[in-house]
Amino acid sequence: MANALQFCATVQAASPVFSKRMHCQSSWHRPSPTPSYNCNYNFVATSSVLSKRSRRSLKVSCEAANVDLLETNKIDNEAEKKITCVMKFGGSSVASAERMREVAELILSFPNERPVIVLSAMGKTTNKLLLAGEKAVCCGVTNVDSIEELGFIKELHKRTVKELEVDESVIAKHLEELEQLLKGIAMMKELTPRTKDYLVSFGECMSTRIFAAYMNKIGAKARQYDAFEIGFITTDDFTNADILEATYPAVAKSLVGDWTSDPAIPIVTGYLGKGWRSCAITTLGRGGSDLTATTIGKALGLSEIQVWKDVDGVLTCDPNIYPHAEPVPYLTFDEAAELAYFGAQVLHPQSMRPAREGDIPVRVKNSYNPNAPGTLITRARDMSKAVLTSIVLKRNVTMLDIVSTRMLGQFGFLAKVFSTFEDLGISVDVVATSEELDHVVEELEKIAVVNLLQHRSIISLIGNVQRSSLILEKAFHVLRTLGVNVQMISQGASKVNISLIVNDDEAEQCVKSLHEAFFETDISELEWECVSGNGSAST
Ligand SMILES: Nc1ncnc2c1ncn2[C@@H]1O[C@H](COP(=O)(O)OP(=O)(O)O)[C@@H](O)[C@H]1O
Ligand SMILES: N[C@@H](CC(=O)OP(=O)(O)O)C(=O)O
Repeated sequence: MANALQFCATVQAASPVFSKRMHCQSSWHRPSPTPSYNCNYNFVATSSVLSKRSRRSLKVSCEAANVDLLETNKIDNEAEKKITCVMKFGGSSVASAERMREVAELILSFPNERPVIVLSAMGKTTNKLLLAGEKAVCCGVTNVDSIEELGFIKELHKRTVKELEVDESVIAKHLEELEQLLKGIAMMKELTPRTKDYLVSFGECMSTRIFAAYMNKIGAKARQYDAFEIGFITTDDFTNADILEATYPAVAKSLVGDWTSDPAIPIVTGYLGKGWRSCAITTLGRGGSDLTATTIGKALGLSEIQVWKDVDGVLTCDPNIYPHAEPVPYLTFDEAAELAYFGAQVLHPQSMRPAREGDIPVRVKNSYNPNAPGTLITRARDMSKAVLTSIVLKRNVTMLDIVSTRMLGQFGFLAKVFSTFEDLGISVDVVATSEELDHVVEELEKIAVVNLLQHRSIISLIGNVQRSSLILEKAFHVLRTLGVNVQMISQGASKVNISLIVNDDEAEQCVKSLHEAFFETDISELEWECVSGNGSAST
């Protein structure tokens, strides 16, 4: 349908006017006149009906009737306007009724955006649900209702519903089912990954229902969606499922189809999907709502993906390790992906993939401080001045030192090493449990001398590896000053990351000192030190 044009007809005192205000989008329409005086009357016609000719004749009639005709503004047909962006709000952004109110206000403060909203579970609900599940395994059916975490979750959600003044019925069924599920777990004395995913899904299912009800209550038409019902199709890897390609067209069809027939702000559960074989609820790994948002961004071909956090964007390091961390204004998808993969909690490790594939900018913003510029993540950025972007620490990593006993040739040796990891389902660079590692060592000892070095940390230096000599020179100078011995160094294939392995107990101090050296020192000073031999080269 064509856009509607609004005309404001101000009727002079002597003329009878129409007191009623009406919107008619299909035809030029006048309501039956209700005589009164000195009133304004607004009426609307579609531009297709109101052609140039009819506009001219309307003008003439208005003049004859002593009526001022003013074209005031356009009222676009909502269904015709496309969804513009996706906004994801994490657990901390929707942790309470007050936070939900602020988020609603924030969404509505962008009148030109028509967003899809993705929400995580409220606050720490996911952790509490998992703890409740673990307690249910051994507490006995009759004790389920006294599990502390269940009480907490019930209280939090009921209080939120009450404070937002929405109907408790929006979550009543879910709270009842949650208790039933915990009783089932208690009965079976078992919590499988599949059940875990079903269990944690209650968090997002409830937060989105409450928020959608609240939006509707304040007059912003919204519609709640469970991701597993609208085409989020995943592998059946419970607790860490992967999004399958079929998701994109299915999600687009669902969301755009509903929007076109009856526009309402979609409020979608983050983190959840449906296993393609099992048809059971799956989750995308902790922090997976970021991935839900970028998947929607790509599926709908949106112009921007926004992820709203509780920090001023991606920071130069984890603020919990070093409070002087500063926001990074620009990042490339590669940098952000590497940062997330190496453990920066701020983004889900897989979340950059759909954004990069769809070439959709991702903006990381602070829902507590919306005016802060945040971080803009795009395909490319000006790297001419970039040295280091961010420092990421991954603790409690095990290092395997493998020396060939030369029973196999070099190729055969490496093939055997990697097939051992594959057979045991262990990804290199990811923390593995010691039990898994026992098997690895057992297998590898058939062909090598193996040393298992535990309690290590990976410090990843994300930045411009075109300047790796400068980065390394400075980093080694800092570490040497601290008396820290680097046990391994590797440069990521993506060329944005240099990783150093140090002992766990030295790692935090290393991050602080590296941060001071790279981010609290002028870049020209860094270069000068290297050129003049004032840095590690001279020490
Ligand atoms: N480099 C980093 N930049 C920003 N935040 C980081 C970084 N490393 C770790 N964090 C932590 O990540 C948190 C934000 O991620 P997360 O808890 O997943 O947010 P949300 O639940 O809002 O999605 C921050 O509060 C911060 O403590
Ligand atoms: N609620 C899930 C998914 C998620 O993305 O959460 P958050 O956005 O709060 O990190 C979790 O805690 O893992």
